[in-house]
Order: sequence, then structure tokens, then C-alpha cells
Amino acid sequence: MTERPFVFINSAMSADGKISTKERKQVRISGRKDFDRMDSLRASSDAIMVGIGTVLADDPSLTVKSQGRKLERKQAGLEENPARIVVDSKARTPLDADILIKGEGMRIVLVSRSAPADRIEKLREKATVVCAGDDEVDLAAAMGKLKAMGMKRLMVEGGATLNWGMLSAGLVDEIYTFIGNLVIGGRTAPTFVDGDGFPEKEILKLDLLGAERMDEGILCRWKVLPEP
Ligand SMILES: NC(=O)C1=CN([C@@H]2O[C@H](COP(=O)(O)OP(=O)(O)OC[C@H]3O[C@@H](n4cnc5c(N)ncnc54)[C@H](O)[C@@H]3O)[C@@H](O)[C@H]2O)C=CC1
Ligand SMILES: Nc1nc(O)c(N)c(N[C@@H]2O[C@H](COP(=O)(O)O)[C@@H](O)[C@H]2O)n1
Repeated sequence: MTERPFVFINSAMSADGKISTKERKQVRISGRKDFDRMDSLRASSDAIMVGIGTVLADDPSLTVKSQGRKLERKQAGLEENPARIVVDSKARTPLDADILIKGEGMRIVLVSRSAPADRIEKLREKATVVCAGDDEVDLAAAMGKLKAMGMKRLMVEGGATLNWGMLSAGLVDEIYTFIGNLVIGGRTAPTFVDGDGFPEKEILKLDLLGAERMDEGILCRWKVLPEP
């Protein structure tokens, strides 16, 4: 039995691979169809996870938007929204973040042992706080804990640093990349995957499962291949 959920990343990037501007300002990259596809993926997941960088930059709610999908979840005995998870080593999630206050459903903040006790206490009033790792969140250990909590299917929605953390730790099964019809530019603008980058011999290989034209861009679905 696998020790972690099935994990997939969904990301929208410009034709030059950027996921936001150099000021980390959110850009509308997806069109209507792609946002709807993303919503469907959200509704089919047990949990949706983002990094604290995304919470601080975008203040996303990560809720399911379609009334029909929310109803379907209700009819299946689920809450309207999947659990929403923030990877937040130092417990910096603002108490009025949309992810904590909008919509029903479980909230989980993944922290490390370096998180201040008073911040953890405050967050506990609004979310389940799970600790994994010493200085930063140990993502592999966190995945094990999420699986033990019943999470079988986990959607990761970025940003660039968390995508690197998950991919470099070998914790991702599939990736959806939507490539939109814009060029954002900027050497410091976040890309789909930032972090330290793989050494040449360890560059990650993918298998293309599908590609289709969507809105004014292209959607690709990739399987992450195990290291040889
Ligand atoms: N176009 C898109 O699909 C999306 C774009 N974004 C963009 O991404 C940007 C945010 O990305 P980032 O600044 O890179 O922040 P991020 O959202 O990737 O969060 C990274 C932070 O997570 C925390 N963390 C704790 N443990 C970690 C670990 N083991 N590995 C990795 N991170 C760990 C660290 O504090 C780290 O700085 C924003 O500009 C946002 O607009 C975010 C989501 C989707
Ligand atoms: N899939 C996708 N396409 C785009 O064009 C985007 N700008 C984003 N951005 C991310 O979506 C999240 C917003 O979620 P809510 O609407 O608040 O539920 C946020 O994290 C953006 O970074 N995604």
C-alpha cells in the first residue's frame, strides 16, 4: 500500500514558462474552459495544497466554484470543498486569509518544529495544524501524515517553490500544465518550477499522456517517470 496520496500538480504558465509577474502579481493566464477544468480537478480531489508564498501573494480561497460540483460533493456525503492545505514552515498564514475564512471544509496548515508556538496556537482556532520537519516542512513526512488522515488524492496548485519541493522529493505522480498565449518575461518572475534545479544527471523525465488545444493555449498532461 502506498504511503502517500496520489499527487498531481496543476499549473498555468505563460508561453515563456512564468506563473506570475516579477512582482509576484497574479496574472490571468487560463481562459474560461481552463478555469472550469481546474475547478473540476479541485472538486475531484480530497485536498488542495499551496505554499505560503502563494497565500501571501494571491490570497486564494481554493474553493470549488461550480454550484453543480458543490452539490455533487454534498450528495456524495462530502463537504462542498476539499480540505485546503498550506505548506507554511513558520506558521505565517494570516488569520484572515481567504483559505481560512471562505467556504466550508477542513483547513490544514503544515508547519515545522521551528514555527513559533503562539502562531500555532492562533492558527489552531481556524485550522488543523500538522507538524513535520525541523526547519522547513518535511514534505515526504507530511504526505505520510495526510495519507493517514484519509487523503487519497491531492492536488498541488503551486507556487514555484512548492512545485520544486514536491518534484525534487519524488512526491508527484502527474502534472497538468496549461500554457497560455502570453509572454510575461522577467528573470526573477516565478516559473513553473523554481528551487535549486536538478543536477544534470538527475533531470526529471516525463511521459506525455495527452495534449489538447484549450482556450487560446494548450493543455498538457504528464506522468512523472520514476528515476532510472
Ligand atoms: N499560475 C499558476 O498556476 C500559479 C501561480 N502562483 C504564483 O506563484 C507565486 C508564489 O510562488 P512562491 O513564491 O515560489 O511560493 P510557494 O507558494 O511555492 O511557497 C513556497 C514556500 O513554502 C514554504 N515551504 C515550506 N516547506 C517547504 C518545502 N519543503 N519545499 C518548498 N517550500 C516549502 C516556504 O516558506 C517556501 O518559501 C505567486 O506569485 C503566485 O501568484 C501560485 C499558484 C498557481
Ligand atoms: N490555473 C490557474 N490559471 C490562472 O490563469 C491563474 N492565474 C491561476 N492562479 C492561481 O489560482 C489560485 C486562485 O484560486 P481562487 O480563485 O482564489 O480559488 C491562486 O492560487 C492563483 O495563484 N491558476
